[in-house]
Order: sequence, then structure tokens, then C-alpha cells
Amino acid sequence: MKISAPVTKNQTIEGTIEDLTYEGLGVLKVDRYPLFVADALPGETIKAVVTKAGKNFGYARCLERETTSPDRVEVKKEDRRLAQAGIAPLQHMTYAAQLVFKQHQIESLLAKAKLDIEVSETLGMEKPYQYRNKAQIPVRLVNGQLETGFYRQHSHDLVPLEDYYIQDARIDQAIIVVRDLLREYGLAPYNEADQSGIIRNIMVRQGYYSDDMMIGFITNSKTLPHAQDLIKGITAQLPHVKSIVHNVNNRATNVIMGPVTKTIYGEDVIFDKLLGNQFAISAQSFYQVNPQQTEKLYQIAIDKAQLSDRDVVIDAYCGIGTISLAMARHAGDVFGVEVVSDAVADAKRNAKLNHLDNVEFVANKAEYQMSKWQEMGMKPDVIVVDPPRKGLDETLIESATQMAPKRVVYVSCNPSTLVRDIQRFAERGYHVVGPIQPVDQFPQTPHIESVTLLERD
Ligand SMILES: C[S@@+](CC[C@H](N)C(=O)[O-])C[C@H]1O[C@@H](n2cnc3c(N)ncnc32)[C@H](O)[C@@H]1O
Repeated sequence: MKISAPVTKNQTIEGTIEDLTYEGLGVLKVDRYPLFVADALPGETIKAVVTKAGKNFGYARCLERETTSPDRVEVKKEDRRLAQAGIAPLQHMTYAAQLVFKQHQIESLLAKAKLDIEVSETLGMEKPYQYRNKAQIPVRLVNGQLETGFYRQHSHDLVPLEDYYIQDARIDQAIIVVRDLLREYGLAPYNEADQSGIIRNIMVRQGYYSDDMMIGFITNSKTLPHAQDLIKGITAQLPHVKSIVHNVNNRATNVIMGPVTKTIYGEDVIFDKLLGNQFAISAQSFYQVNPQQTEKLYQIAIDKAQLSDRDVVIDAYCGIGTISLAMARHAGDVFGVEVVSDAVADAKRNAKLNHLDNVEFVANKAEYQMSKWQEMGMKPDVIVVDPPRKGLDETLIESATQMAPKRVVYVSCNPSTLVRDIQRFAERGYHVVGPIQPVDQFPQTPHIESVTLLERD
């Protein structure tokens, strides 16, 4: 039997938003068929036009709001570009409602999996904007002029921007300085259509406690024309820049940086602090983007780990060792594993920088290393995992539980893989203790970070 959508493209409909998707889109149902609507909140009655009608779901654009949710923040016309660019897709919700939305997202995934686990209120920020310490901004030609900005969502059309709202204001200022220098020296922006031009992206990293800034040029060409002029211009206008790097990426890919980064001014790294430890951060290493909330996140992970000074800890997916070093102050020995070798080099350097000699770092896939450690007979007391969005490899869960740690602390940036992995741990004798604690690392966006404690049954 052919199933068809109960609506057609361009049809106008009226209804009340029932829910929000994990991306923060309003859900408007026609019979049981869901239409997803941007900038629409639960309880709001709207008139909308169908923009896409697929087999199982569709999309609609709000034409008129007949009632307004108390959770709504009116967004100024000039700021709507931030939502279009996917920078702040939740900007139309009060911050309090954003925090509740994140808590509910985890609760509803747990309920779907029939898991009776409590979720605490999301720990939010006092000032939930200008928090990001890193930007990778595309450079393109728009109306005959070199522009910096963000892509309109689901497209490669550049929306020129100067105020990115969620970035450290010093980063916004640096992007303008660099953009103007690129214009002055006539460097051609990259053109994706025929892969011509020079400058693909500008990368900026800013310390939170330190004033250090790193600027990176990601180019399509092997060389960076006018490198000395650019360095001179940047350092004259932005004296806190400690490092300028050049990265070549001449492949037709959405991955921003190529494999090799060369330092063309100053140091290879910038320095910043987290929970009192100093960190050297290189261009290619992962470093949490919201330093204020990261300190809260790590402190919760440390508290949940309940370390004693003889405990052996594994920190899987350790990046530049930020969690490892924070734990090393409370534990016997800490072993970190991370796949990016530059990050491991940074982690080793960071252990020395902080005079911590009870930490060891290995460059390997966490799933391989965990099975190696298990075969070697290692018996950790605590395992911390902080994987990327795809969550844990099942073989890692197998080796980790075989090693029988007392506790597993799971730092997650994706509640759906977290819930899947909690079930996999449960099959191997580990259960969640206490509530899951969401921490808002990404205000104004639907991203959800949380910390979960699992213990052996
Ligand atoms: C969410 S980050 C966490 C990093 C670190 N714990 C922190 O808080 O800064 C995930 C890290 O996992 C690394 N990674 C991704 N896949 C991996 C794998 N299969 N094995 C080990 N590390 C991996 C990434 O390079 C990244 O550094």
C-alpha cells in the first residue's frame, strides 16, 4: 500500500506546536504526521507553509504566530542571521527554557529505552553568550568582496557576520582585523565550485585565563602569499597574538584543516588554564570550547570518580590530557589514551608543565588500547570516558568491564549514544548511580553535555 503524506508542498496549515526535536525544531502534527518548524515553541499556535513533504515527516515555515509561548525571546531582525547560520538555533528561547529543554531531551531518551534514571537540572552559565574560545571561519567572495562569516544552514552560501554572539568578543575583533588585512593585500578567497583561490578559513583560538591568542590561515595553496605583511599587520593590531600558523588543505572536503600545520610566527602552542593546571594547546588538538563550563564539568567528573590517592585511573579519549591531569592530583596513577598524536604530544608536555609524574599517555585508538591494557592484566579503579558524538565502541565497553573497575565516569556530548552505551554497560554488570548531570557547554545551541556515574553491580 502506498503511504502518502497528509500535506503537500506549499500547502498552508494551522496548528499548535506539541514538542521540540533534539535539534530544537517545533513539532506540528497533522493527524500523526510530524512537520518540523524552525523558530516555533511548544504551545504556540501558528500558521505555516509546508516546504517539504517527505514520506514519514516534513518541514514547514512559520508564516504567522497566533499565540506566543512564555519561553520565547523576541529576536531582533539583525540577529536572525545567527539562527540562519546555525550559530544560535535556540536564541528564540529564554535561557531557562533552554536548560529545561536539555534536561528533558535526556529524560525522554531514557524513557524511550525504559530506563528509570533521574536527570538533574542542567547546570547553566550566568552569561550564556560570548563563551566560545575557538572559531574556524570560512572566507568567501560575496558580491565581489572578500567576506568572513558563516554558512547559511544546510548550504554553502556565506552569510557575512562581524558579531558572532557566542564567541569570545576578542575572537570577533581578530576576525575583522584579519579579514581587512586579506582585503588590503588582495588575497583571493577560496571558491568551492572550481577549487580556485587561496584562503579557505581563518582559525582563531583564545585563552580564557591567559590573554594568549593563536591565529591560523587555512589555505588552498601550498604557500601563503604576503605572509610577512599579514604577520606584521596582525601583531601590530593584536599584540596578544602569541602564535600564527599556516595549514594547507587543498582537498575538496568539508574537513576544515589539512594534516600539516606550520608555525609562521611565535610559538606552536598557546597556553591556558583549567582547574589550576596549565595547558599548552596546539592548532590541531581538541580543547573544550567553553572553558568556564568545562571547569564545572570536570569538577563533577572528579566528584563522581570519588578518587583516593592510590587509585589507578584510565582516561579514555583524553585529548591533551585535561581530565587526566585534573584527576592526577587526586589519584595514584593515571593512564590516558587518545588517537590524535599531536594531542598526545601536548598531553605529555602538559604533564611536565604541571610537574605531574603520575600520568602516562598513549597514542592509540581507545578501543584498541583498552583491550591491550585488559590483556596486560591492568586493574583500574576508575575509568573515565569522554568520547566523540558517536559514543563508545562496543569492544571498548567489553574490555573496560572485563577489567572490573569500581566506577566508570561517562562524560558525554550526545545523549542518544550515552543511553545506548548505558544499556551496553548494564548487560555487562554496571548500573547508573545517582542522577545524570547535564552541564550546558553550548548555550544557544541544542548540544547537550552530561556526566554519568556507573558502578559495578
Ligand atoms: C570529546 S573529546 C574529549 C577530549 C578531552 N577529554 C577533553 O575534555 O578535552 C574526544 C576526543 O577523542 C578523540 N578520539 C576520537 N576517536 C577516538 C578513538 N577511537 N580513540 C581515541 N581517541 C579518540 C578525539 O581526538 C578527541 O580528542
